[in-house]
Amino acid sequence: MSTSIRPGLPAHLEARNLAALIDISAVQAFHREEDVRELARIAAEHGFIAAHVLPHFVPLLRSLLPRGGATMIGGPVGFPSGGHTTRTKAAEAVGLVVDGAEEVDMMINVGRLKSGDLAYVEADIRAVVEAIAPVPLKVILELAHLTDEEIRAGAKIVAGSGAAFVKTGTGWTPSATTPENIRLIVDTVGDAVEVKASGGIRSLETIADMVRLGVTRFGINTKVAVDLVRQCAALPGGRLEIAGVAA
Ligand SMILES: O=C[C@H](O)COP(=O)(O)O
Repeated sequence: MSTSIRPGLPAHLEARNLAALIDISAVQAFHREEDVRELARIAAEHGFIAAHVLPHFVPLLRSLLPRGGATMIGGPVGFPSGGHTTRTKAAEAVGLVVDGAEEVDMMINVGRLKSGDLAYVEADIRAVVEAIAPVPLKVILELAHLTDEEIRAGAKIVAGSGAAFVKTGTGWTPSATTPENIRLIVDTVGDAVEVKASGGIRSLETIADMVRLGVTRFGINTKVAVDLVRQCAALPGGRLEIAGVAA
């Protein structure tokens, strides 16, 4: 890692601060109603910034987590392939907002990005941005499918699209997002959009490295997120050191 330390970094994160950076999720095909109820209970207990479920469970989650509480609710669009038509993605996004979602995470069209059809990719994203404005949109690149050049191209499009975040993964691929991936994305987007790291994030060390690099939001499944918050609370002084260590 470089020796640079970003300005404005927190000196450290305590458990509640860490939870305030994490979208916890139950977004796998096998997640059941009881998993959504557990997600809502855990979100309220630990103060996670957001809780995400698949679209059909958003109404249930909305009924469990009142609007205006510490935890926002969110759902995915065009998930997990990104290959849905733009018309379908825009309609799905509007439906999520109508059902109570306060954030939407859409999948980029991976096939069009890999085909070099960047105009399509941008129009696809802009249509969803406009369909749900002012609700913030995150755009998932799904790094496991992309070369470094495609990651740069996708991140650049997201940065200019009106989306609020570029997001790294769905959690549906075996590979994990790494600090090296984050450095590539941050070097591409600068401060134009926020960065949400998600997909296979499993340690406090990785989280600390990514915060140092500029990540302001994480997506982590419920079980792992709770475990990481508890690990943070068990550290000396209940603190995960951030700014004192170079990225
Ligand atoms: O945001 C995407 C998923 O929540 C990441 O899930 P995961 O922690 O199981 O990889």
